[in-house]
Amino acid sequence: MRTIQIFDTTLRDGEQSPGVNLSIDEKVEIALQLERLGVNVIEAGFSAASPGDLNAVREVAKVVRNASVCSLSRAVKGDIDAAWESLKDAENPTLHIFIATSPLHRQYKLGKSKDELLESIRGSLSYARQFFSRIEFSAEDAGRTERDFLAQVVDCAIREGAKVINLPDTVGYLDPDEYAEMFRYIRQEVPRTDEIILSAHCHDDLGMAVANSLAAIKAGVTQIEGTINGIGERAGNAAIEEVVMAIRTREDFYQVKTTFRHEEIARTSRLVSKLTGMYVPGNKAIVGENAFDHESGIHQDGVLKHRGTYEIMSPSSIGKEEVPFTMGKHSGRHAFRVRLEQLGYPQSDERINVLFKRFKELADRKKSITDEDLIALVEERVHKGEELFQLESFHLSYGSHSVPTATVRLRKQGEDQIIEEAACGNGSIDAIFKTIDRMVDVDEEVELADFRIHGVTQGKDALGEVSVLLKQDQLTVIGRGVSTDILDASARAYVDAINRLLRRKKKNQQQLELEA
Ligand SMILES: CC(=O)SCCNC(=O)CCNC(=O)[C@H](O)C(C)(C)COP(=O)(O)OP(=O)(O)OC[C@H]1O[C@@H](n2cnc3c(N)ncnc32)[C@H](O)[C@@H]1OP(=O)(O)O
Ligand SMILES: CC(C)C(=O)C(=O)O
Ligand SMILES: [Mg+2]
Repeated sequence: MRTIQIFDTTLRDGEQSPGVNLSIDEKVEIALQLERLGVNVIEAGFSAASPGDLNAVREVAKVVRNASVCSLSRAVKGDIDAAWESLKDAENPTLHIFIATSPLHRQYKLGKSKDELLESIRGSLSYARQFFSRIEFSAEDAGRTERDFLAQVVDCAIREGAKVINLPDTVGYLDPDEYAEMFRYIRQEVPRTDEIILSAHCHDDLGMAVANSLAAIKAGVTQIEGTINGIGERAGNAAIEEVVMAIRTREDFYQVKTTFRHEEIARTSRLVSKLTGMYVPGNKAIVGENAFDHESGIHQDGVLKHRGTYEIMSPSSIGKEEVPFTMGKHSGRHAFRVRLEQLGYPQSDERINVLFKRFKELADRKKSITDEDLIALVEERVHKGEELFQLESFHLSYGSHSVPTATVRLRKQGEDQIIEEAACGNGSIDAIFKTIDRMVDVDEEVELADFRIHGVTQGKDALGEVSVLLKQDQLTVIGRGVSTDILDASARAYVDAINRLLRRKKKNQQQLELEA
């Protein structure tokens, strides 16, 4: 099986992402993690770009032992000198010389004819050979270069001693079939391509960087270039973790391997994201927060029965901890029951049905349901006994110059009809409570002795819990209500307290009758 070399350019092409600027220490930290990840080449920077970049390449080369450290360089002496300055003490350095070969770049950017360009390649490579034994040559914008001229360029670079030939799709323009075809053509037309490493370097302008890299592997390349999290110029480079996991997961299809330590992927991704400030979207393949999560009930049920139903890789294969499913409005009973069990709240079938209904109501109002939400949901019910009244709905009307008025609908236990009442109050909550007082039969006036609100969970759509303390004669009861809406939580808490009060009164009455 062919082994594919991984050339990581997070610290060079990745750093070319607009707004990203890594300090020397940050580059060293990332380079050490890339070494742990098992990449074969670390392109640490472009030494001629600035004294800081030159120093960064030098510092990376000092500490990295198990990968070749590389600097980019234009096909000019000054850049090669700067690269040598930064890499002369490195154990196994790589010089990466590039020059653009496509008609557009030749004419407008470089102002060079084909012959002048070939002369630049010859001149720069022969100069660089005095210093470096390992040289990679890249034909920038190879993808838009005339195929026959590209063959001439590659032939020239091989003759001049390049050990690696890289043919980038610099502007992410090619389709996978075209890119693969380009490599097949070069392998067929240029002598000695089997003696060098043929490399692919793809950009994601049309979202095809990874597909193009994989197509290049099918066409016989032995090195893939890319960045962690796919960061880089414009839409970025091929995401190395995606290429490597595709090869691993579909080894049957690609028939190649790498020396990558997959279980370091998650940690590397987090480090690069943190130090570059480039946020990884939740749905990003392999390293996105949702990449191994399932929210919908049918998927959760499938995964609980057999992971393979909806997972083609395991989180542990990239060094990611297994996290419980996200619970939300698409979740189903199976996952709900299992999550409650995991949280230490096993429930009977009957109870699951009651709780699940309430869970769906809550999920309709809240993006995702946290474990604290679930516990709050269960505990609210766990502490409850018989419910004489259930809150169906309420409506409020208020404004800066009007008296708040509440309309409340309650369902009374054992009765089909819903009762409805309205009342005014000093504020919205007072209006709701006064309306409920009118609807329930508590004989005498009830005193609201305490009212508290506190957040149960976090975030903008957090659950809030309201607790109310009611007093009547010698009786004191506490009612609780949990909701994403404080008025709703207040109404629920008040109804809960009233139910408790009525239960206590009933119990006391039964006790008196027994004693009599
Ligand atoms: C596809 C890629 O990712 S290529 C790498 C891109 N990365 C970078 O450019 C980051 C680092 N770059 C830099 O810091 C600066 O551009 C430097 C230091 C390299 C050069 O800066 P300056 O001397 O001010 O030149 P500037 O960047 O404005 O223009 C580039 C010059 O290099 C020439 N050039 C571009 N590529 C090459 C090449 N591969 N070989 C030789 N000359 C080249 C251009 O034609 C232009 O030359 P001109 O001044 O004669 O017109
Ligand atoms: C310098 C080269 C390899 C490059 O980054 C590109 O062509 O995209
Ligand atoms: Mg590039």
